[in-house]
Amino acid sequence: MLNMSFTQETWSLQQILLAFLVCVIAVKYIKMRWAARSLPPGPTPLPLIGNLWALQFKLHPKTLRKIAVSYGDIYTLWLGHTPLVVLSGCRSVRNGLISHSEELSGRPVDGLMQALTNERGIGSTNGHTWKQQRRFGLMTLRNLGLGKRGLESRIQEEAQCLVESLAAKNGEPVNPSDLIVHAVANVISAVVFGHRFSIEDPTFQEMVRCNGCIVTNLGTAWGRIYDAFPWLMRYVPGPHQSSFAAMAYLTTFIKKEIKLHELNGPNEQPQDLIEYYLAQIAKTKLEPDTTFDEANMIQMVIDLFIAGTETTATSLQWALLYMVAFPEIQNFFSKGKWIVTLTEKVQEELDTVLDGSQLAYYEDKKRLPFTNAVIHEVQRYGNIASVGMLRSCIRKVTVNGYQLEKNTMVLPNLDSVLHDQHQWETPYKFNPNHFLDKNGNFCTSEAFLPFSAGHRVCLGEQLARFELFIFFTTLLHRFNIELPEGITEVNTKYVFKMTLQPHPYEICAVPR
Ligand code: HEM
Repeated sequence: MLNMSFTQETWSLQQILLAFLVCVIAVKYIKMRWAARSLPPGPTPLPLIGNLWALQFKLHPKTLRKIAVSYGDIYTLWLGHTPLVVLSGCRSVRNGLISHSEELSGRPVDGLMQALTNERGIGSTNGHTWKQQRRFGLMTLRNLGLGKRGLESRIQEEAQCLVESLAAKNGEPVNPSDLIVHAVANVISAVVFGHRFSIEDPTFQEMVRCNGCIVTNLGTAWGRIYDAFPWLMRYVPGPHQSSFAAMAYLTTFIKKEIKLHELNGPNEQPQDLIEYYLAQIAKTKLEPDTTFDEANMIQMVIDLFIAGTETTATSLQWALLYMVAFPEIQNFFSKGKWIVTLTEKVQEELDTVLDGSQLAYYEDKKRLPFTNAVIHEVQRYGNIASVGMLRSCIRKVTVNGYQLEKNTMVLPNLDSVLHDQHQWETPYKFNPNHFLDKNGNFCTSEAFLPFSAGHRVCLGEQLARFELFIFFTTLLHRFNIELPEGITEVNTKYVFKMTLQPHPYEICAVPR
Protein backbone atom coordinates (compact mmCIF):
# COMPACT_ATOMS: atom_id res chain seq x y z
CA MET A 1 0.00 0.00 0.00
CA LEU A 2 2.78 2.36 1.06
CA ASN A 3 4.82 1.38 -1.99
CA MET A 4 1.94 2.02 -4.38
CA SER A 5 1.26 5.55 -3.17
CA PHE A 6 4.99 6.29 -3.36
CA THR A 7 5.07 5.16 -7.05
CA GLN A 8 1.97 7.22 -7.81
CA GLU A 9 3.56 10.29 -6.20
CA THR A 10 6.84 9.85 -8.14
CA TRP A 11 4.98 9.36 -11.39
CA SER A 12 2.93 12.52 -10.94
CA LEU A 13 6.12 14.45 -10.11
CA GLN A 14 7.68 13.17 -13.33
CA GLN A 15 4.56 14.17 -15.20
CA ILE A 16 4.68 17.65 -13.71
CA LEU A 17 8.32 18.02 -14.65
CA LEU A 18 7.65 16.77 -18.17
CA ALA A 19 4.68 19.09 -18.60
CA PHE A 20 6.80 21.97 -17.31
CA LEU A 21 9.57 21.14 -19.80
CA VAL A 22 7.10 20.87 -22.68
CA CYS A 23 5.63 24.26 -21.67
CA VAL A 24 9.06 25.90 -21.53
CA ILE A 25 9.98 24.50 -24.96
CA ALA A 26 6.58 25.51 -26.40
CA VAL A 27 6.84 29.07 -25.01
CA LYS A 28 10.40 29.37 -26.33
CA TYR A 29 9.29 28.08 -29.71
CA ILE A 30 6.39 30.53 -29.91
CA LYS A 31 8.76 33.36 -28.95
CA MET A 32 11.17 32.20 -31.64
CA ARG A 33 8.46 32.13 -34.32
CA TRP A 34 7.28 35.55 -33.18
CA ALA A 35 10.80 36.97 -33.46
CA ALA A 36 11.20 35.31 -36.88
CA ARG A 37 8.40 37.49 -38.32
CA SER A 38 10.70 40.53 -38.54
CA LEU A 39 13.79 38.56 -39.60
CA PRO A 40 14.70 37.54 -43.16
CA PRO A 41 12.99 34.28 -44.23
CA GLY A 42 14.68 30.92 -43.90
CA PRO A 43 14.12 27.20 -43.46
CA THR A 44 11.56 26.32 -40.77
CA PRO A 45 13.29 25.63 -37.45
CA LEU A 46 12.48 22.74 -35.10
CA PRO A 47 11.76 23.35 -31.41
CA LEU A 48 14.88 23.36 -29.23
CA ILE A 49 17.47 22.70 -31.97
CA GLY A 50 16.29 25.18 -34.60
CA ASN A 51 17.94 24.36 -37.96
CA LEU A 52 20.92 22.55 -36.45
CA TRP A 53 19.66 19.17 -37.65
CA ALA A 54 19.22 20.35 -41.25
CA LEU A 55 22.69 21.92 -41.06
CA GLN A 56 24.09 18.66 -39.72
CA PHE A 57 25.36 20.83 -36.86
CA LYS A 58 27.85 22.60 -39.16
CA LEU A 59 28.01 25.87 -41.10
CA HIS A 60 29.22 24.00 -44.16
CA PRO A 61 29.70 26.07 -47.34
CA LYS A 62 27.87 23.50 -49.50
CA THR A 63 24.78 23.44 -47.22
CA LEU A 64 24.66 27.25 -47.08
CA ARG A 65 24.95 27.39 -50.88
CA LYS A 66 21.86 25.15 -51.22
CA ILE A 67 19.86 27.23 -48.71
CA ALA A 68 20.77 30.45 -50.59
CA VAL A 69 19.27 28.98 -53.77
CA SER A 70 15.87 28.86 -52.01
CA TYR A 71 16.09 31.99 -49.85
CA GLY A 72 18.34 34.43 -51.72
CA ASP A 73 21.02 36.83 -50.56
CA ILE A 74 19.84 37.24 -46.95
CA TYR A 75 18.22 34.52 -44.85
CA THR A 76 17.86 33.36 -41.26
CA LEU A 77 19.05 30.12 -39.68
CA TRP A 78 18.35 29.15 -36.09
CA LEU A 79 21.19 27.75 -33.98
CA GLY A 80 19.01 26.37 -31.21
CA HIS A 81 16.89 29.35 -30.20
CA THR A 82 19.36 31.93 -31.48
CA PRO A 83 18.84 33.44 -34.92
CA LEU A 84 21.76 33.77 -37.33
CA VAL A 85 21.29 36.07 -40.32
CA VAL A 86 23.38 34.91 -43.28
CA LEU A 87 24.47 37.35 -45.99
CA SER A 88 25.11 35.59 -49.28
CA GLY A 89 26.75 36.73 -52.52
CA CYS A 90 29.13 39.59 -53.25
CA ARG A 91 26.57 42.42 -53.26
CA SER A 92 24.92 41.39 -49.99
CA VAL A 93 28.17 40.63 -48.13
CA ARG A 94 29.84 43.87 -49.25
CA ASN A 95 26.74 45.78 -48.25
CA GLY A 96 26.92 44.26 -44.75
CA LEU A 97 30.69 44.39 -44.27
CA ILE A 98 31.45 47.71 -45.90
CA SER A 99 28.29 49.86 -45.92
CA HIS A 100 27.47 48.77 -42.33
CA SER A 101 31.03 48.18 -41.20
CA GLU A 102 30.62 49.80 -37.77
CA GLU A 103 27.21 48.27 -36.96
CA LEU A 104 28.35 44.73 -37.86
CA SER A 105 31.69 44.97 -36.09
CA GLY A 106 30.73 42.96 -33.00
CA ARG A 107 31.34 39.31 -32.13
CA PRO A 108 28.77 37.04 -30.45
CA VAL A 109 29.38 36.77 -26.73
CA ASP A 110 28.19 33.26 -25.93
CA GLY A 111 29.98 30.77 -28.18
CA LEU A 112 32.81 28.28 -27.78
CA MET A 113 35.34 30.82 -29.05
CA GLN A 114 34.36 33.31 -26.35
CA ALA A 115 34.48 30.62 -23.67
CA LEU A 116 37.96 29.58 -24.83
CA THR A 117 39.31 33.11 -24.86
CA ASN A 118 37.44 34.45 -21.81
CA GLU A 119 36.57 37.42 -24.05
CA ARG A 120 40.14 38.61 -24.11
CA GLY A 121 42.58 39.44 -26.90
CA ILE A 122 41.38 40.57 -30.33
CA GLY A 123 39.44 37.91 -32.21
CA SER A 124 36.48 37.46 -29.85
CA THR A 125 36.32 40.71 -27.90
CA ASN A 126 33.93 43.63 -28.28
CA GLY A 127 33.68 47.33 -27.50
CA HIS A 128 36.45 49.16 -25.71
CA THR A 129 38.63 46.05 -25.12
CA TRP A 130 38.51 45.07 -28.80
CA LYS A 131 39.24 48.61 -30.00
CA GLN A 132 42.26 49.05 -27.70
CA GLN A 133 43.68 45.58 -28.34
CA ARG A 134 43.15 45.65 -32.10
CA ARG A 135 44.65 49.13 -32.49
CA PHE A 136 47.66 48.04 -30.45
CA GLY A 137 48.07 44.80 -32.45
CA LEU A 138 47.98 46.67 -35.76
CA MET A 139 50.39 49.32 -34.55
CA THR A 140 52.85 46.72 -33.30
CA LEU A 141 52.81 44.81 -36.60
CA ARG A 142 53.48 48.13 -38.35
CA ASN A 143 56.29 48.99 -35.92
CA LEU A 144 57.93 45.61 -36.42
CA GLY A 145 57.89 46.57 -40.09
CA LEU A 146 57.14 44.68 -43.26
CA GLY A 147 59.77 46.65 -45.22
CA LYS A 148 63.06 45.20 -46.40
CA ARG A 149 64.83 45.44 -43.06
CA GLY A 150 61.94 44.24 -40.93
CA LEU A 151 59.71 41.21 -41.10
CA GLU A 152 60.22 40.73 -44.83
CA SER A 153 63.78 39.54 -44.26
CA ARG A 154 62.55 37.14 -41.52
CA ILE A 155 60.10 35.69 -44.04
CA GLN A 156 62.88 35.35 -46.60
CA GLU A 157 65.06 33.55 -44.03
CA GLU A 158 62.25 31.12 -43.21
CA ALA A 159 61.64 30.57 -46.93
CA GLN A 160 65.33 29.68 -47.35
CA CYS A 161 65.14 27.22 -44.42
CA LEU A 162 62.08 25.65 -46.04
CA VAL A 163 63.96 25.34 -49.34
CA GLU A 164 66.86 23.62 -47.54
CA SER A 165 64.53 21.18 -45.75
CA LEU A 166 62.85 20.28 -49.04
CA ALA A 167 66.17 20.06 -50.91
CA ALA A 168 67.37 17.56 -48.29
CA LYS A 169 64.64 15.18 -49.51
CA ASN A 170 66.44 14.94 -52.90
CA GLY A 171 63.23 15.00 -54.90
CA GLU A 172 61.79 12.02 -53.00
CA PRO A 173 58.06 12.10 -52.16
CA VAL A 174 57.31 14.26 -49.12
CA ASN A 175 54.21 15.51 -47.33
CA PRO A 176 55.14 19.20 -47.10
CA SER A 177 52.56 20.02 -44.41
CA ASP A 178 54.78 19.92 -41.30
CA LEU A 179 57.62 21.78 -43.00
CA ILE A 180 55.27 24.54 -44.17
CA VAL A 181 53.52 24.86 -40.79
CA HIS A 182 56.94 25.07 -39.13
CA ALA A 183 58.14 27.82 -41.48
CA VAL A 184 54.97 29.90 -41.11
CA ALA A 185 54.76 29.40 -37.33
CA ASN A 186 58.34 30.63 -37.08
CA VAL A 187 57.44 33.90 -38.81
CA ILE A 188 54.69 34.55 -36.26
CA SER A 189 57.00 33.37 -33.44
CA ALA A 190 59.47 36.04 -34.54
CA VAL A 191 56.66 38.60 -34.30
CA VAL A 192 55.36 37.60 -30.88
CA PHE A 193 58.31 35.95 -29.07
CA GLY A 194 61.26 37.41 -30.98
CA HIS A 195 62.75 33.99 -31.78
CA ARG A 196 62.23 30.88 -33.88
CA PHE A 197 61.90 27.21 -32.94
CA SER A 198 63.61 24.08 -34.23
CA ILE A 199 61.16 21.68 -35.85
CA GLU A 200 62.30 18.97 -33.40
CA ASP A 201 61.57 21.13 -30.35
CA PRO A 202 58.88 19.22 -28.37
CA THR A 203 57.39 22.49 -27.06
CA PHE A 204 56.98 23.74 -30.59
CA GLN A 205 55.40 20.45 -31.68
CA GLU A 206 52.95 20.61 -28.77
CA MET A 207 52.06 24.22 -29.58
CA VAL A 208 51.27 23.29 -33.17
CA ARG A 209 49.21 20.33 -31.96
CA CYS A 210 47.24 22.58 -29.57
CA ASN A 211 46.74 25.08 -32.37
CA GLY A 212 45.30 22.34 -34.62
CA CYS A 213 43.09 20.99 -31.83
CA ILE A 214 41.50 24.41 -31.18
CA VAL A 215 40.93 25.15 -34.87
CA THR A 216 39.45 21.70 -35.51
CA ASN A 217 36.99 21.83 -32.63
CA LEU A 218 35.83 25.37 -33.44
CA GLY A 219 34.67 24.20 -36.86
CA THR A 220 33.02 20.92 -35.95
CA ALA A 221 29.52 20.01 -34.78
CA TRP A 222 30.73 20.24 -31.17
CA GLY A 223 31.55 23.90 -31.70
CA ARG A 224 28.08 24.61 -33.13
CA ILE A 225 26.32 22.68 -30.35
CA TYR A 226 28.37 24.62 -27.81
CA ASP A 227 27.37 27.91 -29.49
CA ALA A 228 23.69 26.91 -29.24
CA PHE A 229 23.76 25.48 -25.69
CA PRO A 230 26.76 27.01 -23.86
CA TRP A 231 25.14 26.61 -20.41
CA LEU A 232 24.92 22.84 -21.00
CA MET A 233 28.01 22.09 -23.06
CA ARG A 234 30.29 23.67 -20.47
CA TYR A 235 29.69 20.55 -18.34
CA VAL A 236 29.28 17.89 -21.05
CA PRO A 237 32.37 15.81 -21.90
CA GLY A 238 33.47 15.74 -25.55
CA PRO A 239 36.24 16.85 -27.90
CA HIS A 240 35.44 20.51 -27.20
CA GLN A 241 36.86 20.00 -23.71
CA SER A 242 40.28 19.19 -25.23
CA SER A 243 40.31 22.73 -26.69
CA PHE A 244 40.26 24.09 -23.13
CA ALA A 245 43.25 21.89 -22.26
CA ALA A 246 45.05 23.11 -25.41
CA MET A 247 44.34 26.73 -24.46
CA ALA A 248 45.73 26.08 -20.97
CA TYR A 249 48.95 24.63 -22.44
CA LEU A 250 49.46 27.65 -24.71
CA THR A 251 48.77 30.01 -21.79
CA THR A 252 51.36 28.31 -19.56
CA PHE A 253 53.98 28.44 -22.32
CA ILE A 254 53.35 32.12 -23.06
CA LYS A 255 53.54 32.99 -19.35
CA LYS A 256 57.05 31.49 -19.34
CA GLU A 257 58.01 33.56 -22.40
CA ILE A 258 56.72 36.71 -20.67
CA LYS A 259 58.77 35.89 -17.55
CA LEU A 260 61.89 35.51 -19.70
CA HIS A 261 61.24 38.88 -21.34
CA GLU A 262 60.78 40.48 -17.93
CA LEU A 263 64.03 38.94 -16.66
CA ASN A 264 65.93 40.24 -19.68
CA GLY A 265 64.56 43.74 -19.09
CA PRO A 266 63.26 46.17 -21.71
CA ASN A 267 65.16 47.03 -24.92
CA GLU A 268 65.39 50.67 -25.94
CA GLN A 269 63.68 49.68 -29.18
CA PRO A 270 61.27 46.75 -28.52
CA GLN A 271 61.97 43.74 -30.74
CA ASP A 272 58.76 41.73 -30.51
CA LEU A 273 55.11 41.97 -29.52
CA ILE A 274 55.66 40.87 -25.90
CA GLU A 275 58.24 43.63 -25.41
CA TYR A 276 55.90 46.22 -26.92
CA TYR A 277 53.05 44.96 -24.75
CA LEU A 278 55.06 45.04 -21.50
CA ALA A 279 56.03 48.64 -22.29
CA GLN A 280 52.37 49.44 -23.00
CA ILE A 281 51.24 47.97 -19.66
CA ALA A 282 53.80 50.14 -17.86
CA LYS A 283 52.79 53.22 -19.86
CA THR A 284 49.05 52.87 -19.26
CA LYS A 285 48.94 51.43 -15.73
CA LEU A 286 47.51 54.64 -14.25
CA GLU A 287 44.80 55.03 -16.89
CA PRO A 288 41.46 53.99 -15.35
CA ASP A 289 40.03 52.47 -18.54
CA THR A 290 43.14 50.59 -19.67
CA THR A 291 42.66 47.03 -20.93
CA PHE A 292 46.40 46.39 -21.20
CA ASP A 293 47.14 43.61 -18.75
CA GLU A 294 48.79 40.20 -18.71
CA ALA A 295 45.58 38.29 -19.48
CA ASN A 296 44.90 40.31 -22.62
CA MET A 297 48.56 40.07 -23.66
CA ILE A 298 48.50 36.26 -23.40
CA GLN A 299 45.30 36.02 -25.41
CA MET A 300 46.59 38.41 -28.07
CA VAL A 301 49.70 36.24 -28.50
CA ILE A 302 47.49 33.13 -28.79
CA ASP A 303 45.17 34.89 -31.27
CA LEU A 304 48.06 35.88 -33.50
CA PHE A 305 49.76 32.49 -33.21
CA ILE A 306 46.59 30.57 -34.12
CA ALA A 307 45.21 32.98 -36.74
CA GLY A 308 48.64 33.57 -38.24
CA THR A 309 49.79 29.95 -38.57
CA GLU A 310 46.86 27.83 -39.65
CA THR A 311 45.59 30.21 -42.34
CA THR A 312 48.80 31.03 -44.19
CA ALA A 313 50.20 27.50 -43.89
CA THR A 314 46.98 25.99 -45.26
CA SER A 315 46.97 28.44 -48.20
CA LEU A 316 50.54 27.44 -49.08
CA GLN A 317 49.66 23.75 -48.89
CA TRP A 318 46.82 24.36 -51.36
CA ALA A 319 49.18 26.35 -53.60
CA LEU A 320 51.59 23.40 -53.98
CA LEU A 321 48.74 20.94 -54.42
CA TYR A 322 47.12 23.05 -57.17
CA MET A 323 50.45 23.19 -59.01
CA VAL A 324 50.24 19.43 -59.53
CA ALA A 325 46.45 19.17 -59.69
CA PHE A 326 45.87 21.78 -62.41
CA PRO A 327 49.02 21.63 -64.48
CA GLU A 328 47.76 22.66 -67.93
CA ILE A 329 47.46 26.14 -69.31
CA GLN A 330 47.12 27.10 -72.95
CA ASN A 331 50.30 26.18 -74.83
CA PHE A 332 52.29 29.16 -75.98
CA PHE A 333 55.77 29.77 -77.39
CA SER A 334 58.24 31.82 -75.40
CA LYS A 335 62.01 32.29 -75.66
CA GLY A 336 62.45 29.44 -78.13
CA LYS A 337 60.40 26.80 -76.26
CA TRP A 338 56.81 25.71 -75.72
CA ILE A 339 55.41 26.62 -72.31
CA VAL A 340 52.79 24.06 -71.41
CA THR A 341 52.27 23.90 -67.65
CA LEU A 342 51.16 26.33 -64.99
CA THR A 343 54.42 25.81 -63.10
CA GLU A 344 56.49 26.46 -66.23
CA LYS A 345 54.66 29.70 -66.87
CA VAL A 346 55.22 30.90 -63.29
CA GLN A 347 58.86 29.82 -63.47
CA GLU A 348 59.43 31.54 -66.78
CA GLU A 349 58.16 34.79 -65.26
CA LEU A 350 60.23 34.34 -62.10
CA ASP A 351 63.41 33.54 -64.08
CA THR A 352 62.98 36.69 -66.16
CA VAL A 353 62.16 39.06 -63.30
CA LEU A 354 64.25 37.72 -60.43
CA ASP A 355 67.15 37.12 -62.78
CA GLY A 356 69.94 35.36 -60.85
CA SER A 357 68.68 36.51 -57.43
CA GLN A 358 67.59 33.84 -54.96
CA LEU A 359 65.52 36.36 -53.01
CA ALA A 360 62.07 37.57 -53.93
CA TYR A 361 60.78 40.85 -52.52
CA TYR A 362 57.10 41.66 -52.17
CA GLU A 363 57.48 44.70 -54.41
CA ASP A 364 58.52 42.32 -57.24
CA LYS A 365 54.89 41.31 -57.57
CA LYS A 366 54.24 44.35 -59.76
CA ARG A 367 56.53 42.81 -62.36
CA LEU A 368 55.10 39.29 -61.89
CA PRO A 369 51.45 39.59 -62.98
CA PHE A 370 50.91 35.92 -63.81
CA THR A 371 52.50 34.68 -60.57
CA ASN A 372 50.48 37.24 -58.63
CA ALA A 373 47.30 36.09 -60.40
CA VAL A 374 48.08 32.44 -59.53
CA ILE A 375 48.52 33.32 -55.82
CA HIS A 376 45.22 35.24 -55.82
CA GLU A 377 43.46 32.35 -57.55
CA VAL A 378 44.88 29.92 -54.96
CA GLN A 379 43.28 32.07 -52.26
CA ARG A 380 39.99 32.42 -54.12
CA TYR A 381 39.63 28.79 -55.14
CA GLY A 382 41.11 27.40 -51.89
CA ASN A 383 38.83 29.64 -49.81
CA ILE A 384 40.52 28.56 -46.61
CA ALA A 385 38.41 30.77 -44.31
CA SER A 386 35.35 28.79 -45.47
CA VAL A 387 32.20 30.77 -44.64
CA GLY A 388 34.14 33.32 -42.53
CA MET A 389 33.66 34.34 -38.91
CA LEU A 390 30.47 35.17 -37.03
CA ARG A 391 29.71 38.83 -36.41
CA SER A 392 27.18 40.51 -34.17
CA CYS A 393 25.27 43.82 -34.51
CA ILE A 394 26.53 46.36 -32.01
CA ARG A 395 23.34 48.40 -32.53
CA LYS A 396 20.06 48.27 -34.45
CA VAL A 397 20.72 48.31 -38.20
CA THR A 398 18.83 47.83 -41.47
CA VAL A 399 20.54 45.41 -43.86
CA ASN A 400 19.04 44.57 -47.26
CA GLY A 401 15.70 46.00 -46.07
CA TYR A 402 15.56 43.98 -42.81
CA GLN A 403 15.88 45.63 -39.43
CA LEU A 404 18.28 43.64 -37.24
CA GLU A 405 18.19 44.21 -33.49
CA LYS A 406 21.30 44.86 -31.39
CA ASN A 407 23.22 41.60 -30.69
CA THR A 408 21.73 39.75 -33.70
CA MET A 409 24.32 37.29 -35.02
CA VAL A 410 25.32 37.81 -38.66
CA LEU A 411 27.43 35.63 -40.95
CA PRO A 412 28.85 37.40 -44.00
CA ASN A 413 29.38 34.20 -46.00
CA LEU A 414 32.80 34.62 -47.65
CA ASP A 415 32.49 31.36 -49.60
CA SER A 416 29.46 32.82 -51.40
CA VAL A 417 31.57 35.82 -52.49
CA LEU A 418 34.63 33.91 -53.64
CA HIS A 419 32.34 31.65 -55.71
CA ASP A 420 29.73 34.22 -56.75
CA GLN A 421 28.70 33.26 -60.29
CA HIS A 422 27.94 36.88 -61.16
CA GLN A 423 31.51 37.88 -60.33
CA TRP A 424 33.71 35.08 -61.61
CA GLU A 425 33.84 33.65 -65.12
CA THR A 426 34.36 30.08 -63.89
CA PRO A 427 33.63 30.15 -60.13
CA TYR A 428 34.25 26.43 -59.57
CA LYS A 429 37.30 26.10 -61.82
CA PHE A 430 40.89 27.01 -60.94
CA ASN A 431 41.54 29.82 -63.38
CA PRO A 432 44.29 32.45 -62.91
CA ASN A 433 42.66 34.46 -65.72
CA HIS A 434 40.18 35.66 -63.09
CA PHE A 435 42.94 38.07 -62.09
CA LEU A 436 44.32 38.99 -65.52
CA ASP A 437 42.99 41.41 -68.12
CA LYS A 438 43.13 40.60 -71.82
CA ASN A 439 46.66 42.06 -72.05
CA GLY A 440 47.94 39.83 -69.28
CA ASN A 441 48.06 42.63 -66.69
CA PHE A 442 47.10 41.81 -63.12
CA CYS A 443 43.66 43.03 -62.09
CA THR A 444 41.80 42.33 -58.88
CA SER A 445 38.07 42.09 -58.24
CA GLU A 446 35.72 43.52 -55.63
CA ALA A 447 34.67 39.93 -54.94
CA PHE A 448 38.17 38.98 -53.81
CA LEU A 449 37.48 38.98 -50.06
CA PRO A 450 39.46 36.07 -48.55
CA PHE A 451 40.46 38.34 -45.65
CA SER A 452 36.90 39.65 -45.23
CA ALA A 453 36.40 43.45 -45.08
CA GLY A 454 35.32 46.36 -42.92
CA HIS A 455 36.28 47.25 -39.35
CA ARG A 456 37.00 43.61 -38.49
CA VAL A 457 38.94 42.72 -41.62
CA CYS A 458 41.78 40.24 -40.97
CA LEU A 459 44.39 41.95 -38.82
CA GLY A 460 47.23 40.01 -40.45
CA GLU A 461 46.23 40.60 -44.09
CA GLN A 462 49.42 42.46 -45.02
CA LEU A 463 51.68 39.97 -43.26
CA ALA A 464 49.84 37.05 -44.88
CA ARG A 465 50.14 38.61 -48.34
CA PHE A 466 53.91 39.06 -47.87
CA GLU A 467 54.28 35.48 -46.64
CA LEU A 468 52.23 33.89 -49.43
CA PHE A 469 54.14 35.81 -52.07
CA ILE A 470 57.64 35.23 -50.73
CA PHE A 471 57.18 31.54 -49.80
CA PHE A 472 55.43 30.68 -53.06
CA THR A 473 57.87 32.47 -55.38
CA THR A 474 60.92 31.13 -53.50
CA LEU A 475 59.67 27.54 -53.73
CA LEU A 476 58.71 27.70 -57.40
CA HIS A 477 61.95 29.46 -58.30
CA ARG A 478 63.96 26.64 -56.76
CA PHE A 479 61.91 23.51 -57.41
CA ASN A 480 59.77 21.74 -59.95
CA ILE A 481 56.75 20.51 -58.02
CA GLU A 482 55.84 17.05 -59.31
CA LEU A 483 53.61 14.12 -58.43
CA PRO A 484 55.35 11.02 -57.04
CA GLU A 485 55.94 8.29 -59.62
CA GLY A 486 52.82 6.25 -60.34
CA ILE A 487 50.42 8.82 -58.88
CA THR A 488 48.12 10.23 -61.53
CA GLU A 489 45.16 11.53 -59.55
CA VAL A 490 45.08 14.36 -57.05
CA ASN A 491 42.41 14.84 -54.41
CA THR A 492 41.50 18.53 -54.34
CA LYS A 493 38.51 18.06 -52.02
CA TYR A 494 38.82 19.72 -48.64
CA VAL A 495 38.64 18.51 -45.06
CA PHE A 496 36.07 20.69 -43.28
CA LYS A 497 37.45 22.31 -40.13
CA MET A 498 37.37 25.93 -39.04
CA THR A 499 39.58 26.33 -42.13
CA LEU A 500 39.20 24.22 -45.27
CA GLN A 501 42.28 22.03 -45.47
CA PRO A 502 43.66 19.70 -48.13
CA HIS A 503 43.71 15.95 -47.47
CA PRO A 504 47.25 14.80 -46.64
CA TYR A 505 49.26 14.52 -49.88
CA GLU A 506 52.78 13.93 -51.13
CA ILE A 507 54.73 15.79 -53.79
CA CYS A 508 58.29 15.69 -55.08
CA ALA A 509 60.19 18.98 -54.88
CA VAL A 510 62.80 18.42 -57.59
CA PRO A 511 65.63 21.00 -57.55
CA ARG A 512 65.80 22.89 -60.86
C1 HEM B 1 46.00 33.54 -45.81
C2 HEM B 1 45.99 33.97 -44.60
C3 HEM B 1 44.82 34.53 -43.84
C4 HEM B 1 43.48 34.55 -44.15
C5 HEM B 1 42.80 34.00 -45.40
C6 HEM B 1 42.79 35.19 -43.05
C7 HEM B 1 41.42 35.42 -43.01
C8 HEM B 1 40.77 36.01 -41.94
C9 HEM B 1 39.34 36.20 -41.87
C10 HEM B 1 38.35 35.80 -42.94
C11 HEM B 1 39.07 36.79 -40.68
C12 HEM B 1 37.68 37.13 -40.12
C13 HEM B 1 37.34 38.59 -40.33
C14 HEM B 1 35.87 38.86 -40.03
O1 HEM B 1 35.45 38.84 -38.88
O2 HEM B 1 35.11 39.03 -40.97
C15 HEM B 1 40.32 36.98 -39.99
C16 HEM B 1 40.44 37.56 -38.73
C17 HEM B 1 41.64 37.72 -38.08
N1 HEM B 1 42.90 37.40 -38.56
FE1 HEM B 1 43.32 36.58 -40.36
N2 HEM B 1 43.72 35.54 -42.10
C18 HEM B 1 44.97 35.18 -42.55
C19 HEM B 1 46.16 35.39 -41.90
C20 HEM B 1 46.32 36.02 -40.69
C21 HEM B 1 47.59 36.30 -40.05
C22 HEM B 1 48.97 36.01 -40.65
C23 HEM B 1 47.30 36.88 -38.84
C24 HEM B 1 48.23 37.37 -37.74
C25 HEM B 1 49.28 38.04 -37.89
C26 HEM B 1 45.86 36.98 -38.73
C27 HEM B 1 45.19 37.52 -37.65
C28 HEM B 1 43.81 37.69 -37.58
C29 HEM B 1 43.13 38.25 -36.42
C30 HEM B 1 43.77 38.69 -35.11
C31 HEM B 1 41.76 38.27 -36.73
C32 HEM B 1 40.62 38.78 -35.85
C33 HEM B 1 40.37 40.25 -36.19
C34 HEM B 1 39.30 40.91 -35.32
O3 HEM B 1 38.43 40.21 -34.81
O4 HEM B 1 39.36 42.14 -35.17
N3 HEM B 1 45.30 36.45 -39.86
N4 HEM B 1 41.35 36.51 -40.78
